[in-house]
Amino acid sequence: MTDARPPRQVARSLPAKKRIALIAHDGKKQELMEWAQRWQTTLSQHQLMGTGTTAARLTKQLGLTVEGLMSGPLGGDQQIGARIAEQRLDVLVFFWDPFAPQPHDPDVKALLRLAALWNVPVACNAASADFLLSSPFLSERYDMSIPDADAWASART
Ligand SMILES: O=C(CO)COP(=O)(O)O
Repeated sequence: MTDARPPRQVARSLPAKKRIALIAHDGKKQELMEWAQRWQTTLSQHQLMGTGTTAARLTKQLGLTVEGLMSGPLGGDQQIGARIAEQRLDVLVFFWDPFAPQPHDPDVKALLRLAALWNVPVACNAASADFLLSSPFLSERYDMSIPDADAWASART
């Protein structure tokens, strides 16, 4: 079995105004709404996006401006994953439901894999999301390391 990994890391800076994705499975949507209401003022200072239904509910119930992508089962998780791979997302808040299998579980796994790979801060429940949103790094530039995609490609060509 091969265990190929990117040979090097490069620097990436997250901007002070973060691009934050908000996602919740149906069984966790109410919990996300309550959490987002508590953090509404903080969230409104950043750029928000979400999967279709989650984004629409955040906008309707809380009045937050949230870019709505496709609904999760229709490809929304993959769209958020693409934003991560393109370095166009800085923080992921994803209340995934540990009790409900999803028709698009492979997409969910793929999204979480990309977040781990690209060193994106992830919160999977209210407590971890509290820690993320209360971090001083949320409102300032944050320097971190990500895999060097060019080194990866040239090592394989
Ligand atoms: O299924 C989801 C994430 O996997 C969420 O999708 P919705 O926000 O469209 O319900």
